[in-house]
Amino acid sequence: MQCDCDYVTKENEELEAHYDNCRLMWSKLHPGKPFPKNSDGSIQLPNKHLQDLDVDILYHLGLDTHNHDLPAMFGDIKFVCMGGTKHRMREFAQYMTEVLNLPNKGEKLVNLTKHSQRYAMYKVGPVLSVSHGIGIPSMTTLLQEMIKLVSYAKAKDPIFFRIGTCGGLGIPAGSVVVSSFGLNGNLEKTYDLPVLGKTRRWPAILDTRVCQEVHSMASKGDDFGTYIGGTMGADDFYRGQARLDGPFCDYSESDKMTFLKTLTNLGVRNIEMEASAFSAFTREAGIRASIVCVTFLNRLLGDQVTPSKKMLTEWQKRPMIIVGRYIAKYCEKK
Ligand SMILES: O=P(O)(O)O[C@@H]1C[C@H](O)[C@@H](CO)O1
Ligand SMILES: O=c1cc[nH]c(=O)[nH]1
Repeated sequence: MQCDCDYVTKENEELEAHYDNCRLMWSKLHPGKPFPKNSDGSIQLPNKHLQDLDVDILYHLGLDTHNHDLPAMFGDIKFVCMGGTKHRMREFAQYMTEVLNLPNKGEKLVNLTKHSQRYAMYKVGPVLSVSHGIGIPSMTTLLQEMIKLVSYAKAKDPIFFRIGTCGGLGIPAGSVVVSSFGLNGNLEKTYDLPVLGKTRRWPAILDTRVCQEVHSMASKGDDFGTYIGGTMGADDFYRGQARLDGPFCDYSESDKMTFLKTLTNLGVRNIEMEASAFSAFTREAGIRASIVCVTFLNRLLGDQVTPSKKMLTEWQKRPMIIVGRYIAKYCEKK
């Protein structure tokens, strides 16, 4: 069986015999290097089984490759921006129509996934803004369909963002954190998933250059700080994030503080619920990606999210401002 990603097979014969494990092998041979794309910059999907499908149904998006002309609908996408809530992602789409001065500025936006009634997705110019719900399983379901979507659409070199909220470690509430790596709840820089009864692990690596470029979008005039740091993607909001205020808790405040300080010493600046998987899956797909979150509290000072709704709504705009500047700068250059 031939692997269709030419230059991998040319480099190492062993890989030809391992089409199924091609990406795994690539990551072992070239740690930290993303898997290659097609020569036109579109995403190569490594799953050979997809070739046997007449139609691929992107079930949670309510789209498919037969009834929808995906290249016509999404071929011009450059940025896929994901975040937890439908409201935030509609607001981000609206904000980007203004930032990019798009013709549909001020118009009511259409939710492109309304048939699935699961997530919400808006397209504004080169930006797709889509909600992913809470936690890794909800996010990865959406993320994998988004990866297939941009591949089928033949979108060129898309960059994926997660625009989120989080708890901060040792920085003021309302700060923005651009993630430099993902970490799981066991303090490992991997995303772990049971597959066929065995736990598999993928490195939770993010593109360093995009991280630095996004961080450089912070301005001295901002009324908030923007930091770079590692991000723990916890599988739970309460015990999984060392909180003392869930319905269950059998550890002490001092255990909690020891854990949070260990995280801080590992270079972790914030805790949310998606970073490890988001980093790992975008990397596996060879997609440049960045995670930009606003902190709702300093976890070294407490567990409850106490700021007013008005304040939290205002703070949620901060990652949008940073990512909006990055996208605007990119579009300006083109
Ligand atoms: O993007 P969001 O605000 O959903 O990110 C964090 C992580 C969880 O999804 C959620 C927990 O409140 O917020
Ligand atoms: O502490 C927090 C705040 C927001 N989201 C999280 O996952 N954790």
